[in-house]
Parts: sequence; structure tokens; C-alpha cells
Amino acid sequence: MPLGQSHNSHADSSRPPRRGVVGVIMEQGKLLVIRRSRLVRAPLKYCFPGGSIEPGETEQQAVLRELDEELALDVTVGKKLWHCTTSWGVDLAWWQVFRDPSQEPQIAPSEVDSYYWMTAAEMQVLRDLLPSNYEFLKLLAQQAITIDEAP
Ligand SMILES: Nc1nc2c([nH]c(=O)n2[C@H]2C[C@H](O)[C@@H](COP(=O)(O)OP(=O)(O)OP(=O)(O)O)O2)c(=O)[nH]1
Repeated sequence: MPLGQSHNSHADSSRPPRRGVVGVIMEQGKLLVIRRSRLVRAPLKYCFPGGSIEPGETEQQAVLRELDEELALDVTVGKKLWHCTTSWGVDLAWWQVFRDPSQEPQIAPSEVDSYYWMTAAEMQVLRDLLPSNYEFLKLLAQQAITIDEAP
């Protein structure tokens, strides 16, 4: 959501908690990481592609839409990897996603500054990662979360 637009804040307890999705793509041991644009909340932070679930959407439909909107990727949604509530009170579902590797991501600059392929270890030492992502990476390192190889 661009800056300046209203959005649901966890300070406003009269609204239901916001729900979001994250799409995790792993290829040859590397994760697809985005750097958020300077126009959105948490500007220039690193995270996985994703965003809010719109009314009437399933989690999988929201993952498909966000990967298309942010990176112009036409993906296949795999298994649900994790679920958490972020420090902002967002109910966040983490899904594994597969792309056709011949399809290069094309960033939507209003939402994404840049993208990177990183190992979990490289990602874990980023200083500007969204907080819940450290927890995700810790569980991945402990093999409490397992990501399937691309088919
Ligand atoms: N995209 C994304 N969001 C994350 C991650 N980790 C994490 O805690 N979040 C939080 C930040 C937001 O509160 C929420 C949804 O993501 P967002 O900020 O990108 O999306 P948004 O609400 O602006 O919605 P949208 O306009 O893109 O649909 O999930 C992550 O790895 N990727």
C-alpha cells in the first residue's frame, strides 16, 4: 500500500486483523528476496514477495496475485510453510511457490526496489529484514520448516 493511503493499524482495535500472504521461492538453495520500494510501508526493507489478502480471495489466490503484481511472475503455489502474526498484528500465511525458471522477474517499481537470490544464511544477516522473517529463517535452519525442491 503506497504511503499516504489509509491502512488498518493494529492501534485501531475496532477493525479485524489484516491478513496477508508471503510467497517463498527457493531454487538451487537460494531464496528470492525483494527489497521493498521506498514508497511503501517499511521502505527499503528486505522481505519475500507478498501482501494483503483482498476480500473474497483465498490465500493461494492472493499469493498468485502478489507475485504477478510485484514481479510479473506466473507461479504455481505449493504447500503452506508457516503461519504467524507479525508485530503489526498481521495474520500472515507463508506459502511455497514455484516459477518456470526461464521466466525472469520484472519488478513493479512502485512496490519493489530490487530483487536478489540469497541463501538463508545470507538473508539472516541482513540488517534491514522485516522482523518476522528472522523467525522464519530460524525455523528453516532448525528444519522445523522444510522447503521442497522445485519439481
Ligand atoms: N510482503 C511481505 N510482507 C511481510 C513479510 N514479512 C512480514 O512480516 N510481512 C508483513 C508486512 C505487512 O504487514 C504484511 C503484508 O505485506 P505488505 O506490507 O507487503 O503488503 P501491503 O499491506 O502493503 O499490501 P499490498 O498493498 O501489497 O496488497 O506482512 C514478507 O516477507 N513479505
